[in-house]
This record gives sequence, C-alpha cells and structure tokens, in this order.
Amino acid sequence: MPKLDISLQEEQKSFEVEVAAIEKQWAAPRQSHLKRPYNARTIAALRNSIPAPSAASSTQGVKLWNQLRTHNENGTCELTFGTTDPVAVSQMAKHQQTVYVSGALCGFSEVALPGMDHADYPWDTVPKVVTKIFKSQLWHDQRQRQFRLRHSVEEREGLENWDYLAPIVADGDMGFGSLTSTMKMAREFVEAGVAMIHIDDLAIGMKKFTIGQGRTIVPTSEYLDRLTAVRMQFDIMGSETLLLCRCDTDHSEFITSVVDERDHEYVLGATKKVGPLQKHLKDAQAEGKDLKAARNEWMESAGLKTFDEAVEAVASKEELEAYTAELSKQKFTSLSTRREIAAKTVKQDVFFDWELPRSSMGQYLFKSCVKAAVERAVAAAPLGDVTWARMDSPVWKDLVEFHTEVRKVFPDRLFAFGYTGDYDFAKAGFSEEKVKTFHLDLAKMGVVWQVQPIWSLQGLNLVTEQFGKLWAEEGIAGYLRAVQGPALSTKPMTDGFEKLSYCGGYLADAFFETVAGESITERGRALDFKRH
Ligand SMILES: C[C@](O)(C(=O)O)[C@H](CC(=O)O)C(=O)O
Repeated sequence: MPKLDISLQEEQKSFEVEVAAIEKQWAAPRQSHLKRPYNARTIAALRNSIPAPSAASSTQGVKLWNQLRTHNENGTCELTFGTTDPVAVSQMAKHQQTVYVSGALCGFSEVALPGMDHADYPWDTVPKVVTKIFKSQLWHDQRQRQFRLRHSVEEREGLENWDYLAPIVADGDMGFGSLTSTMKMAREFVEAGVAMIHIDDLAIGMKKFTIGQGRTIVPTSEYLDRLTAVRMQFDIMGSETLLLCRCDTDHSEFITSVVDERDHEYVLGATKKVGPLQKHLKDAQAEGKDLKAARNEWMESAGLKTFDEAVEAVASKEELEAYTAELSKQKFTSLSTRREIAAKTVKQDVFFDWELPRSSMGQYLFKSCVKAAVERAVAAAPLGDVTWARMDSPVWKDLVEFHTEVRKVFPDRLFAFGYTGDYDFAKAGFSEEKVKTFHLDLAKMGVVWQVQPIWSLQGLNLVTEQFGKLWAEEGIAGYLRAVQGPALSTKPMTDGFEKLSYCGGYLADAFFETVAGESITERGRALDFKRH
C-alpha cells in the first residue's frame, strides 16, 4: 500500500489550518451560541483527511437557520407537516418553507413490519427516507430550472418558480442506542442532506404513546451525552446542520436511573413503610389477582411523594422554611444532601425510599412537571440550536411557563412545537377564537417552527377514504369532477401532467437532446403540443 506522501511538517501545518478553520466556524454568528465540552483540536484529529460529504446538509441547515431567525424577528412561524412521500413534498413547496420526516410515519409506511410509534424501527429508517425526499426535491429543482432556462428571460416571467429545496427536519428519536449508533445515525442524516434533526430524552424502547403508562426518560446526563454525540458528529463532518433538542419529560412516568443529581428532585419514593412493589406484584400473581389492580393498590398504600413533598408532610411551617432556605443555596441538590439538610432543619424523621417503587426493569418513578422540563431544556440548550418540549396536551399555562422560563436564561432561544393528531383543544379550555390564533400566540414566544407531524396518517387516510368512496360510487365522472377538473384548473396548477413539465418530460428530453441531438425528441414534442 502506498504511503501518504506528506511530510511531518506538512501534516502538522494542515492540522493547524484545520483547527483554525473549525474555530472560525464555531465563532461565526450561525454557531456562536453553541457550547461544546470539547475543543477544535480534538475534532480536527477525528476528521478524515478529505472533507466529509456535508455540503448539502450545511446549505440546508443555514437556510433553515435564516428562515427561523427571520420568523423570530417578525414574531411569525413556519407551519409545516409530516410526510414520507416525495409527491406530497413537491406540493408542500407552494405553501411550506420546510418539510418534516416523522419517525411515526416512517414506522407506519416505510418499514416491512409497521406498528405503533414506539421508535422500534431500524436506526437508519428515517435517514433513508430523508435521502429519498431530498433527492426528489433536487429532481424537482432541476426539472423546474431546466424548464425555465429553455425559455427566454421575458417568457420566464410568467413561469412557476417554486423553492423546491425546502429544508428537511427529521426525527432522530432517542438516537437508537449507544453513542456510536447515535453518531452513525447523525452521519447518515447529514449525508442525506437533512437541515435539522431532533433528539429526545426517552429511554430506548420506552416510547409508549398507546396506554401512556410507562413512558420513560433517561437521566439528564445521558440526554446531554446523546446531544453531544450528535454535535460531535456534525463537527467532525464540519456541517452546519441544526440540532433540535427535544425533551419528552412532560408526562413521563419513569426515569431509568438516579445517577444524575439534577433529577433527584423529581424522583418519587414511598413515604410509608411498605414492602417493595415487585414483591407485592409477585404475591398478587401467585394468588391469581388482577395485576393492574394490585399495582394501584400498592401505589395508594405507599404514600408516593418526592423527597421535598415528604419533608413538607412532616415539617412545621418554620422547619419547612428553614429546609427550603438551605436548599435554595445550591442549584441542584442530591438526595443525600437533601437528607442532610432535612436532618438539620426538621425534627421529625423523614421516611423516603425511592427503591421500593422500582419497576421490574429497575426504573424509578418520576414526577414530571414543567420545571423539570425547563431544567432539561436549559441544560441542553448550549448543545443545540432549537428547543422543543413535547407536550401531551396543549395546556396553555404550561406552554407559557416553559417558553418564558427558558427564555429567561436564553433570551433569543428558538423553539419548535408539535401538534399531535388528537389534541383536544376544547377540552384544554380553548375557545374557537383562541385556537385560531394559537400558532401566532406561540410564535410570539419564539416558537418559530410548528409541525403537524402525522398529517400523512390522519390527513392522507381521510382523503384516501373519501376518494375511495367517491370512485367506487361514481367512477370516472366522479374523478373528473372531484380530481382531474380541479387539478388542471387550480392556479397555481396542482402538478400532475402539466405540459410534461412536472413529470419531468422536458428534463428527460434535455438529456436525450444533449446526448443525441434535437431530432430524437421532435416527434414526441410535436405530439405533446397537440395534446395541450
Ligand atoms: C413527532 C413524532 O415524534 C413523530 O414521530 O412524528 C411523534 C408524533 C406524535 O406522536 O404525534 C411524537 O410527537 O412523538
């Protein structure tokens, strides 16, 4: 094998040049808000000796960044939706600035074995869909450009000119494994041309949106490690790709471990001297009792509380004040320190055991609240560009609290928000008027990117069902009335077979012409002009 033809001095010099370039990129306005736990020298040494294929992702990332910053300045927002279909994406170009590739949708329509969104599909499923979508965008961009440029400058004035290259935002779920799988996934996304990916704090295999029970988050430290792994991979590739820090802390019921003291405030323990939950369940099983009922019975008997609530339950007013005053001297306090403070400030013994309620898989019970989500979002913010606290329902008070509190620490923070298909706005107390301005009210708090992630599931299902009925009942007459007619007469025209432009006929002709000369397509075009 030939050796690299480079002297030691040249090698060192090119390394120093690379380090300087990285430092310059990190200091530029696009990235200056990011704080890494590593330095440019470490990253430069982790790079290949030729540039990584990240140009498209960088271009799209910067484009998205500028779009979002502009929305932020104007108090407006981008409203997009999720799809995995290139045809749908081509129409989105007319009304949306961005495209969302949803993991849930990929899990329904892009895998051999579909299923409910438990993020249980292979780790490269979503990156592959991004590849498909981005290539389709490039194709539309190319065929539109070629179509336009075969016309004179004057003629072009009246031709469509859409921005087909809408930045793609994609679902990276929880990173799909350890640090190296998270890095591989991030790399595939960048190579696919993604503009932004989101990474959440759910435990692997613990995304449960069906029965609700059992949604589990990882410790703050593990969440930050995931985000750092993605950031590092972006840096190794020198890409400008955006990282959206999503946290699913809202309504999570468990946490996998108590290794990080930042989470201790929210872990629930038994405050009554009961036996362990697992033993109670085993006994119930042996006796043939209903396990769900047995679990509920145990939960009620255990007096579940956080440590602070346990203190509050036994302390006098003065003792509680002394406890709280001592506690507020530091930002995060571990359980053992909390115990020490309680021992000093509260006369009565505080019984609290977070081991007793642990699940059969070892999870601890977690009491989710907006404050916990805010703390995670604040800890994560320096690693990413945008923040999203996924919420199960649109509780306006919580939304205001979350975004206001994060902005107290990061005044320019950009946020994302996801509308799930079954949000019950009426139940959440919204009037019709308030729903109408909901997205704009959110935008005023910096929520500049808003997505209906699963439109393809709810919307496309609905449209397909309606069309299926019409077609079965009315045949071609129904088709002409409800589909072909409006598609051909809508202005701007819904792409379909418009002058062979949308379907790429002229682009294919251009390839033939370039290779074999004009004559090869003459007959075909003559026929085409007759048709239109
Ligand atoms: C955004 C999401 O991650 C997705 O996969 O599309 C889902 C969507 C949903 O459940 O509506 C999520 O919010 O977790």
